[in-house]
Amino acid sequence: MTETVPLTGAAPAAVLRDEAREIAERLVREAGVQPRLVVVVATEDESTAWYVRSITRAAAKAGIACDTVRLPSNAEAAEIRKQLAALSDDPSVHGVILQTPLPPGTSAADLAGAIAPEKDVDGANPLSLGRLAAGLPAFAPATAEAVVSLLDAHGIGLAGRGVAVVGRSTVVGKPLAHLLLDRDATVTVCHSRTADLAAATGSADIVVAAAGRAGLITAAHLAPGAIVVDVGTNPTEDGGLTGDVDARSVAGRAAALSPVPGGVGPVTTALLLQHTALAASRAVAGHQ
Ligand SMILES: Nc1nc(=O)c2c([nH]1)NC[C@@H]1CN(c3ccc(C(=O)N[C@@H](CCC(=O)O)C(=O)O)cc3)C=[N+]21
Repeated sequence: MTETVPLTGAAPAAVLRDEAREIAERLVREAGVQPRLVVVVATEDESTAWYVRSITRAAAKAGIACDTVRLPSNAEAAEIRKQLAALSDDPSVHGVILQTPLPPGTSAADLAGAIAPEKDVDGANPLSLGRLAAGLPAFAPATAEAVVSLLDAHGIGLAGRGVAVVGRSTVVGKPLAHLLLDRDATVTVCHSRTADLAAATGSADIVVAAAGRAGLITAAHLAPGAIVVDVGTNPTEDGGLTGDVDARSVAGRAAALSPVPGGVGPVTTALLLQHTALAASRAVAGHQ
C-alpha cells in the first residue's frame, strides 16, 4: 500500500488568479480598461451550472468583469452563431466562452468558429486547436491546460513519461494530447472503443481520466504508484460533483490522485480568467 497524495488545485488556482488580478489592475490603472469575459450558456446541464457559478465567483476575486448570456436550451445554431459573432465584434468584450453541452443538432466546433480567435479564451474555435497542434501560439482549452498546470504545480515531471489520456473530446482529450506531446511525454489516447482499457492505462506512469463516466477508473486500471488526474465532473444525485475515478478503489494503489471537487476544476476556472486578462492586455496593446 502506498499513501495516495491529493493533487489539490486551490493553491495553483490562487497563484493564477493573482496573476490575472495583477494584469487586470494594471489595465484599469493605465488604460481605463477592465478585462471582460462573457459566458454563453445554452444548456441546463448541472455540471455546466457548477462551472458557470465558479467562473462568476472567481472573476469577481480577480477583478475581471463577467457576464452570462443565457439562450434557450433548444436554441437554433444560427441564433447561437449570431450571438457569438456580436460578442466577437464588441470591443468591450475580451474573452468569450461557449458552454457545452449544446442543444441537440448543433456542433460545438462548428459554432465556436464564430468566436474571434483572439477572444477564444477556451480554445474552442477549430483554428485554435489547429494552431495548438501545429505548435503555434493559441489559447488552449482551459480544462486541458489545467491538467498540465496541476501536474507542474505538484512537481510531477512529464518528459519521457507514459501518459494515458482516457477520453478523446475536442475540449479535453485531443488538445491535452498535444500539450503533453509538447512537454515530451509519450501519449496514448484511449476511448470508448479501446479494446483493453486496463492494459493501456495499466502501463502508464500518469493516467488522465476525461471520459465523462463516473467511477470508470478503478485500481484494476492502474500500475502500482501511478499518478492519476481526474477531469470528470459528473453530477451526483445529492447535487454534488463526482469524478471519473473511483477514489475509494484507487486509494493505496495510486501514488497521487486529484480530488473532485478541489482538483482540476479550480485550476480550469483560474486559467480561463488568466486567458481573459491576457486577451485584454493584447487588445489594449494592439490599440496603442
Ligand atoms: N466549453 C466548455 N468548457 C469547459 O471547460 C466546460 C464546459 N464547456 N461545460 C461544462 C464542463 C464542466 N466544467 C467544470 C469546470 C470547473 C468546475 C469547478 O470549478 N468545480 C469546482 C467545484 C465548484 C466550486 O467550488 O465552485 C471544483 O472542482 O472544485 C466544474 C465543472 C467545465 N466544463
